[in-house]
Amino acid sequence: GKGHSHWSYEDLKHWSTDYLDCGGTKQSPINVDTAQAIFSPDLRPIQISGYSLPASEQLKLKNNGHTVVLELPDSLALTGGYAQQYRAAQLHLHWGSPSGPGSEHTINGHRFAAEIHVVHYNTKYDSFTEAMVHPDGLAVLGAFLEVGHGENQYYHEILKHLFEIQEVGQETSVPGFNIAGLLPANLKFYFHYNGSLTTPPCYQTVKWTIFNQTMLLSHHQMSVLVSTLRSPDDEILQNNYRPVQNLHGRRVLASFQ
Ligand SMILES: NS(=O)(=O)c1c(F)c(F)c(SCCc2ccc(C(=O)O)cc2)c(F)c1NC1CCCCCCC1
Ligand SMILES: [Zn+2]
Repeated sequence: GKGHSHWSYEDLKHWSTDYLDCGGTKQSPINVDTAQAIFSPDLRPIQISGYSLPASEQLKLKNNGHTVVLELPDSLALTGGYAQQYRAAQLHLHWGSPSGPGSEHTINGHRFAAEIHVVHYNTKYDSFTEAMVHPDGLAVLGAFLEVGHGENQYYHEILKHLFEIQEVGQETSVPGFNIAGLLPANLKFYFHYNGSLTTPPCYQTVKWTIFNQTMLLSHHQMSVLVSTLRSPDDEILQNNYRPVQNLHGRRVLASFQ
């Protein structure tokens, strides 16, 4: 395609003219209406392995103009909660601005301050690019970020490098740490539904897991997140979230009551 960089969160209308799937009926993000979610006791706890990386492992952190991406080695595996095995590709964040929240998914119409996505691909496919065009190709773990009291030491491992990649295209190196610390301690309680990438090309190939437990960052950490990176038009990169999309009859499952 034309590459990712010419679209923006301002002109959302053009997404579906330039990228057919963006106008599909299984799009993400969505609002989760908890009263309509179906309790599914067969949904097992999400299990992850290999998420604790030694400091000797250097990870690439990049400002790609739309978010901050931390590239992950495929030694990180999603081993429970999904019928097939998935391996990590990257993680990135969505956020708002000093004047408003910026999570992509909402719960009962509530938008959280920010949201992390850990993107995985199904290991039955040879590569990420092959996996991302198949309906069971991708699995994204999502968690909401909110402002709490203390500093979050795991998010500090990423946030402390943002000033090094303020400009679009800049990248830096981050020593390995326990990536699991970026996700809730309790991986048992989550919502699950079939959706899409929330960015062009919007492929409808994502099995989404949205955790019920939120992550807490300090007020200063959240302000660093929403005020450091720049976008392609050299403005501050803010509100990098897609509006919620219609369910078109899709069911949202819940692993808890
Ligand atoms: N929520 S999400 O998972 O759909 C998502 C977004 F919402 C995103 F906004 C993004 S960033 C926008 C896409 C992009 C742009 C530039 C580059 C680059 O220069 O390397 C790479 C990607 C972004 F990277 C992702 N995740 C990507 C989807 C884009 C295509 C496949 C790459 C891995 C997953
Ligand atoms: Zn995302």
